[in-house]
Parts: sequence; C-alpha cells; structure tokens
Amino acid sequence: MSDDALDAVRGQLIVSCQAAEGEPLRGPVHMSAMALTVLAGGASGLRLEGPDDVAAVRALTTAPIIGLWKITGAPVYITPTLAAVRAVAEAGADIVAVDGTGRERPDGSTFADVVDVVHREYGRLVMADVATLEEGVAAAAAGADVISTTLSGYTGGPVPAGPDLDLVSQLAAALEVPVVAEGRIGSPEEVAEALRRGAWAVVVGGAITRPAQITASFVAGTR
Ligand SMILES: CC(=O)N[C@H](C=O)[C@@H](O)[C@H](O)[C@H](O)COP(=O)(O)O
Repeated sequence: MSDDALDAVRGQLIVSCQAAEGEPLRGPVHMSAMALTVLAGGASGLRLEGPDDVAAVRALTTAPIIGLWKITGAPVYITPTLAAVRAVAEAGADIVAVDGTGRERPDGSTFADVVDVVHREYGRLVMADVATLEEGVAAAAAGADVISTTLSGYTGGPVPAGPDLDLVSQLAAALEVPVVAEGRIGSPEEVAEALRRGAWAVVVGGAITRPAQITASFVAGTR
C-alpha cells in the first residue's frame, strides 16, 4: 500500500468539491470543472463524492483523491456499505473516506471489515470521518490510515458555527496516524491555525466550492 497520497498533501490544502442531489452543479461535468479550477488555484488534493465524480476527475488528474459516497437513509451515510466502499475504490480514489464514528453500518459491516477490503483488495488507504477523540482513537486502532474531523458537530445537537479545532489538537496529540482538519473551515487563518494545531492537511469545502452557501452569506449582509 502506498502512502504517496498522504505525503503529497502534507501541510497542504485539500478542497472538497461536492454538490448534493438536486443542486444545479450536481454531476461529473460541473464537479470536474470545479476540481480542475481548485487545482489551478493551488489545492494539493481533492475530496469528491460519488463514484461518477471520482471516476471523471481521476481521468483528468493524478492529484490525490479522497473519495466517498453519501447514501442517505441511515444515520451512517458516508460510504456506509462495503458495496459503496468497493465502488469508490474502483472509481479510482487513492483514499476511501468512510464513517468512523463506530455507529452501526446499514449492511452490518464493521470498520475493520472496511479496512480489510480497502487494504487487501485495492491497496488503497482508509480515512475515518469521526466526530470525537474516542472515535478517532478507536478508528486508528482498527486500522484507519488517516483520521478526519469531518463529522464533528453532525452526530447530534445543533451544528456549531465554526470548525472544531480543539478536536484537531486532541487527535493530533493522541495519534500516530495523520489527522486531517475538516468541517466548517471558513478562512485562510483557520487553515493556518489547524496546521499549527498539528493537522497533517486541511480540507475546505463549502467556503470554496458551494456558491449557493457563499452567496447566502453575502445576502445576509443585505438584511
Ligand atoms: C458532514 C458531512 O457530511 N460532510 C461532508 C463530507 O464529505 C461534506 O458535505 C463537507 O462539505 C466536507 O466535509 C467539507 O466540509 P465543509 O464544506 O464544511 O468545509
């Protein structure tokens, strides 16, 4: 298994290019253009949703791709089944991101099963998307190659306004594996702070690639 993808993003910005079902930018045509655009801006890696987007962008770049597949219907929705894991790996993701919260997966698979499939069948890496320190420690013990703070704020209660940089600090202090800062990072200053706190890399999504969200933040200034 190669750690090249992780080496290539060390200390760097990864940009998440995602559009949800029903959004005008949904689909590989627009997301490919978005991906090439953020690479032109200096992003060192990409986070992409759905096998179609991953495959389309894989054909265009050798930049590291973190792939996931959001399948709604259960609390665990980030690459929630082994079939989804295989589809994302087969589409060409270097790193497969999956829910790493320890909650029940809809197909009954375990996180260790995911690690086994991704490592043994595909020779790729596994990113555990977690919400807490305990989940990150458990996912690393179960074989995750990299832990991301993706799900902090999304597993119960109100979603906070800013990123969970304290979780970045806690995970970085506790773990040997790389820790990625992700979720609600909204400024270059927050990127720098996440790296200071020990993040291996920083993922920014909506603040760069969700124009409706960005527009709404400006519209708020008219009220
Ligand atoms: C919670 C969840 O499902 N997060 C998703 C995971 O891939 C995406 O919707 C986020 O855009 C991504 O994590 C980047 O975060 P932000 O867009 O806040 O910079």
